[in-house]
Amino acid sequence: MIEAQELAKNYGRKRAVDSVSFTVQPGRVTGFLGPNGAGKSTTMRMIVGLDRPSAGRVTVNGRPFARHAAPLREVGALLDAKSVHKSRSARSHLRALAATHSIPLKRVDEVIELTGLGAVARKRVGGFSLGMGQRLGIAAALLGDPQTLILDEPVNGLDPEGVLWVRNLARSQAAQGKTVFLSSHLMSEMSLTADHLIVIGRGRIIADAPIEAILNGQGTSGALVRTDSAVELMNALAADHVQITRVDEFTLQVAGVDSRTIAARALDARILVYGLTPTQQSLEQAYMDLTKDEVEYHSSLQAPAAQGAMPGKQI
Ligand SMILES: Nc1ncnc2c1ncn2[C@@H]1O[C@H](COP(=O)(O)OP(=O)(O)OP(=O)(O)O)[C@@H](O)[C@H]1O
Repeated sequence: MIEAQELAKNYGRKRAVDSVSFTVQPGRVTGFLGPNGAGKSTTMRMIVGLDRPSAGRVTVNGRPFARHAAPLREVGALLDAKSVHKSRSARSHLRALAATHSIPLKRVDEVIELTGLGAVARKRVGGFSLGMGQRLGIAAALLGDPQTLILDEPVNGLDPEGVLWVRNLARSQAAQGKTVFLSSHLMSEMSLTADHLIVIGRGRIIADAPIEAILNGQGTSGALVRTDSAVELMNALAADHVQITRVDEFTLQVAGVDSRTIAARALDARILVYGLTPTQQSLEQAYMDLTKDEVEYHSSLQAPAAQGAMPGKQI
């Protein structure tokens, strides 16, 4: 379990992490999401003692990381896959790490096998592709068979097979009761991997909830409605929390109210409805809505006018 209390980090006058408190529970995959510069890596570095907090504290399994007698056996972390001695082979890098914790060489071979590095284990790390480097970083994180795994952007540079492999690895570790904390920019990937999300923007936590709650908590339920009496139905549904967009003469996109309620209001008002398709916002859209005020770097290229809710579940 990872517990952060009022954790903060300033770089000069820049507040990179602004008094965040959260708990990462064992037995599930927790995704750490946020736009560029939100403070994900800084938070992760503080968890493993690579950055000293300006305020607050963070513990792993009840203690600050550095106070564990054998940290590699407690926490496996992939933070910067490039921080490896370039002239060493993958195998000797892992052997050197293993030696610091009296981890048997058999385990080095196991993690090489597990991460698919067998064919390149004796090659110089300097010649590795980004994806191979990520695999080596994950191999190092797994070496001590730790109770807690912290992986910063683990699918960065991996091919589709590698992405699937990371997803299965994260899920299987969580299923064994371990604490798994992953950061990613890929909402679609998180929706397939994580059970729980912590969303950060400009150093502050803006959501900390199960994925389903993040989707459902944004007023995302709604429906695409077909009727000959669009105006009358708009009047019948009018309420503060209901947003209605007229798609065409006969079609309304209604958000903030579920399809059963829409049908009941139409019935009360004696309005014929001949199409009612429940819609739910995609995780990507929920994430964009959550972070729209918290993005540090905006791109000038805007997507075409957002459709808002999309038919069906889009995660
Ligand atoms: N060593 C440092 N010195 C000064 N500023 C830093 C340092 N490290 C991070 N920052 C700043 O702190 C903020 C948070 O950065 P951080 O790398 O934690 O964000 P992130 O969410 O991991 O971003 P990304 O997804 O782009 O990696 C950013 O504004 C960044 O520029």
